Amino acid sequence: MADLLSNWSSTLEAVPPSHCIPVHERPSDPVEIVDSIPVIDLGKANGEERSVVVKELLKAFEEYGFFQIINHGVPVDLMDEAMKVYKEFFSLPAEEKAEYAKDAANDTNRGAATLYSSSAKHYDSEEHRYWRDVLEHSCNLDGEDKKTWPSNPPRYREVIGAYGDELRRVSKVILGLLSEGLGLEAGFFDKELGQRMLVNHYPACPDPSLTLGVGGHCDPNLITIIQQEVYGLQILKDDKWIGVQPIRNAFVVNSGLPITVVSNGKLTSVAHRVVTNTTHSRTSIGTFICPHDIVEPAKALVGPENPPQFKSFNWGIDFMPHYLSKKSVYHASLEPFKIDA
Ligand SMILES: O=C(O)CCC(=O)C(=O)O
Ligand SMILES: [Fe+2]
Repeated sequence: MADLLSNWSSTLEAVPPSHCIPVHERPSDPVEIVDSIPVIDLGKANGEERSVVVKELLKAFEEYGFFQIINHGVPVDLMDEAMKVYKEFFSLPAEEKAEYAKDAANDTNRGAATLYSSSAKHYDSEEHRYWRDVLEHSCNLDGEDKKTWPSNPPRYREVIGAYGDELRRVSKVILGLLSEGLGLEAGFFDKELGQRMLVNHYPACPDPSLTLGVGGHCDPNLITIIQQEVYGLQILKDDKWIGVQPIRNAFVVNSGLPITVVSNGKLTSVAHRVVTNTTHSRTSIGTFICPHDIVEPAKALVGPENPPQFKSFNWGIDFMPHYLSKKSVYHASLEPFKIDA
């Protein structure tokens, strides 16, 4: 069973060797914290300015692969309540959390709630661990999976159920705007998509220069929607790490690797990482929107002038095992699916 960081890190005065990451990966250079990643006002998406929003969103996907959304319609009370629920969850006694802390590497039930400490799942090597605990579970439309979700805090299923419904709606708005921007047929992304909660908890760390909350990576899913309140997220822009300043009540949205395939190379997926700090723990609530089966370049974007750059593949069967074994190397997970020009 994973030895969850949140169970023991508060008593530490130094970072244990198991959590000191290799020197080349350490966040040593000073990083500029910017408020310049694009901010998209989703409130305008249903009015006269929709075409402006479509353009802004496409540009944000093209230039950054990351942006923040405001006026998204998710009630602030619900956002605050979800954040409270997760903070309470991670501060539960170890015995309570142990129920969900399965051996994730051997967990065949991908949908069920799983709690693990960072390297247990996504890294081949146990040489070092990142400074985070993760709670992950599916969040299906039919609600069938709810019975596997945590039942403590007692309002978990009610609050996160409502949160998941809201975030599904927001994801549809974003993907609708994106498909318009790319010139895809109406309803391109409307087929049923997978939705997962992936919640990271990064305890305060005695020496952030030796650790990362999570190392540089691109996401494996279509889009990710993150709720954050404490700074820590950095993105790799033009070969430089820049910090994303949280905006109160906004969500951060980023594109994952399959977007590059669907857009036939037009849109990128941007590498990002999380740094820790000495004074505050950080909890980020991630909603991961995932393809169900086949990922391939959209037919509307392929033609004699634009040959397909990627083969069609099954996301869960072909891509994910490859991604999980190669996670730390950014875009390399797409290599086997590229068609050579
Ligand atoms: O904590 C964050 O802000 C980002 C986490 C992340 O990149 C991930 O879980 O894939
Ligand atoms: Fe990520």
